[in-house]
Amino acid sequence: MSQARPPAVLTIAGSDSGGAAGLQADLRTFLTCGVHGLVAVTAVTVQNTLGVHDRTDVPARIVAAQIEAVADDMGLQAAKTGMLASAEIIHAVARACDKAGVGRDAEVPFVVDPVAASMHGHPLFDDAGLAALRQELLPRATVVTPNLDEVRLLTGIEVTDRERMREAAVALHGLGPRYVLVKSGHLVEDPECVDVLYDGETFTELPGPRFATPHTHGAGDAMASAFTAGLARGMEVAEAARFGKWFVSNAVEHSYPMGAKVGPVSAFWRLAPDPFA
Ligand SMILES: Nc1ncnc2c1ncn2[C@@H]1O[C@H](COP(=O)(O)OP(=O)(O)OP(=O)(O)O)[C@@H](O)[C@H]1O
Ligand SMILES: Cc1ncc(COP(=O)(O)O)c(N)n1
Repeated sequence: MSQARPPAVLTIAGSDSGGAAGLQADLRTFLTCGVHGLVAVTAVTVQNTLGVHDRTDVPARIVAAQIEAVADDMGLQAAKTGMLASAEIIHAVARACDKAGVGRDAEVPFVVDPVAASMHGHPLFDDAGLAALRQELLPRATVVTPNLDEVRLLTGIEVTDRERMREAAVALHGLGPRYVLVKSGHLVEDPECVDVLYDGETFTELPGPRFATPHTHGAGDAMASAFTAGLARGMEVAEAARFGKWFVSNAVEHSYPMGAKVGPVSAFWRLAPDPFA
């Protein structure tokens, strides 16, 4: 029997009944990246490939208790957030992360994926949630990983090209995270898909092809989870970002149709042998 202990990584996220995004995507990514996944569930969504049809939020004190229970018992090598649902939950997460030593100035790296809406456009928190995210979580983040809609909500900047991505990264860095990773999936006129990492001084481009598939549900979660797994495995931030980009590029390339509309990105490609190859 193996005595080796994999790194433990916590996702603080909502459940997607469709299995494409949310904590389901995070745990699947963690498994294939060789880390043990822990979960603090924030909300249960009634979701399929057509959209988010209903949801219920988990009481904030139960979200915090989940974080404290696993951090105290198992110890964390990294943590990430996904859907946080409300200002009250964000407040509880910020306090619990401080207690657990998770954050930009603490021992455990903290990846904040500022999930504001599902890819179908359904909001996953309200204006109070956005303000709490800006005030309480961005200053605690080792890395924040917005898509272009989240960039607009957080900074007011409408990104139309790579130059504006850099401008947005600088504005986001001013809100307090150590690093900013601006994701390029929504820049659909660009023939490539080049994400940008910024540390306050230097821009690092994360290049990759743009695959012509409509099935990208869960791409953002897969990117942020693989990035977080890389940090937990001891990679430097830029190396972990490149690992995350490599993981999600493959996941999008191997995405598949499922249901009536937008299918999920794949983690199967990382299993050897791929059961569906
Ligand atoms: N068509 C594509 N081909 C290759 N990579 C892509 C494609 N679309 C997105 N990506 C990559 O997937 C990651 C997520 O990008 P995106 O900007 O779409 O974030 P998101 O909106 O949070 O994701 P989603 O809503 O699809 O889960 C990024 O690393 C991006 O480069
Ligand atoms: C529970 C949950 N968390 C996150 C997302 C965002 O993912 P996407 O942008 O792919 O819809 C989602 N749709 N549902």
